[in-house]
Amino acid sequence: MLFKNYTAYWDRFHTHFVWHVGIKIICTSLVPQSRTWKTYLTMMHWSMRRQSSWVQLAGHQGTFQLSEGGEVLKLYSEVEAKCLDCLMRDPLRPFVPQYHGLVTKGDHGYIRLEDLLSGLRKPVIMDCKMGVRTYQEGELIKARTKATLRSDMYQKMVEIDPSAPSAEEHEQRGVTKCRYLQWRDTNSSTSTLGFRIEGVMMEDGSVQRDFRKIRTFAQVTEAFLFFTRRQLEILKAYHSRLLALSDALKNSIFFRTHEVIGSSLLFVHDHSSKASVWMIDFAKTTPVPDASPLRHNIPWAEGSREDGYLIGLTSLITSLSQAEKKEQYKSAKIPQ
Ligand SMILES: O=P(O)(O)O[C@H]1[C@H](O)[C@@H](OP(=O)(O)O)[C@H](OP(=O)(O)O)[C@@H](OP(=O)(O)O)[C@H]1O
Ligand SMILES: Nc1ncnc2c1ncn2[C@@H]1O[C@H](COP(=O)(O)OP(=O)(O)O)[C@@H](O)[C@H]1O
Repeated sequence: MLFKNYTAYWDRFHTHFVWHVGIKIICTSLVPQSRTWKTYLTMMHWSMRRQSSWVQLAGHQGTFQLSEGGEVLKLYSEVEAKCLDCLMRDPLRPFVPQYHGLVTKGDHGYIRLEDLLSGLRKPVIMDCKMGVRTYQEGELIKARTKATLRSDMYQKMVEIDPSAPSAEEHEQRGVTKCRYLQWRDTNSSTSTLGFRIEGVMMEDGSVQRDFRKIRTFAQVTEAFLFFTRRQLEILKAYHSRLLALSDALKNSIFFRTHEVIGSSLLFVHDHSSKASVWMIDFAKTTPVPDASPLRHNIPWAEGSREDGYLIGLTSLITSLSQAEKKEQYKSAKIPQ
């Protein structure tokens, strides 16, 4: 790696070091035998050559194209396009990237979305996947009736925990998608806190995607403190944005009438302390009958279609306010 001068090198080294050691402490303090440090180093992405604002923290590779004029193009999905259409006429509109309709490029159709990173310098981003489950009820039924075995998902599972697949799954060298997604949910904070951190990118472009060991409020609070570099302004801005989102959700017909699965909240800030949170990814968000609106704040039981979105939002708000308090006490030097 070539650095133009020593200061730039030190800057990058310092930022990476503080962030990396922080995450290691969070992960290993609660799980002493954790292999997270090693995995983390492997997954770290030193994107030193990143030219544009575009970064994809989660999701499918090849789904997005960066378009000009502050827009990104996402591969067309009818389900997602329908949701975005509704959302543009809903109280949730200010919390969703603006949707500019469809476009065809070559053989593919795309949805045109506002680029949420446009205009930000060295953005810091966190993707939190919301809800107590990341599979649709239909996937569960499919797994039971017409099980398709996925060897790629079996491989991903074995790489993380060789003892996770059952004897039968080892023999078949495959697991159903639903089984894999359920395993991911129970091995993260999804099932318990109603969300999980999917990825974080710091201002130097380093990306961390392995947050499996983050399961408790205390760990999430620490993650927020690292992600924001303990800047009270930013913690407060995120907190009030989530409270505003919570209000908008209460008034949203879209939210009442949709099962929101696999959708994320994208936290974004930059050095100027501008901070915002956006709802993204509606590819697995589907309508429920008008007569049975969802509550989103109760545990899921099969058939209920409840997604636990508000359980996740409440967890995030609680963790953020704990992080704020910690920082306030620290700056006032009040013993906790
Ligand atoms: O994150 P890892 O553990 O790699 O697993 C991924 C995510 O769960 C994806 O969900 P998301 O897009 O919400 O990130 C899911 O796509 P779906 O959205 O289709 O469920 C992928 O399924 P496949 O695309 O079938 O591989 C699955 O392999
Ligand atoms: N409108 C947007 N502006 C900027 N970045 C985005 C936008 N939408 C998505 N991203 C980035 O792409 C990632 C994946 O997006 P997502 O919609 O979840 O894709 P997928 O449907 O493939 O899972 C997010 O984590 C985020 O980093």
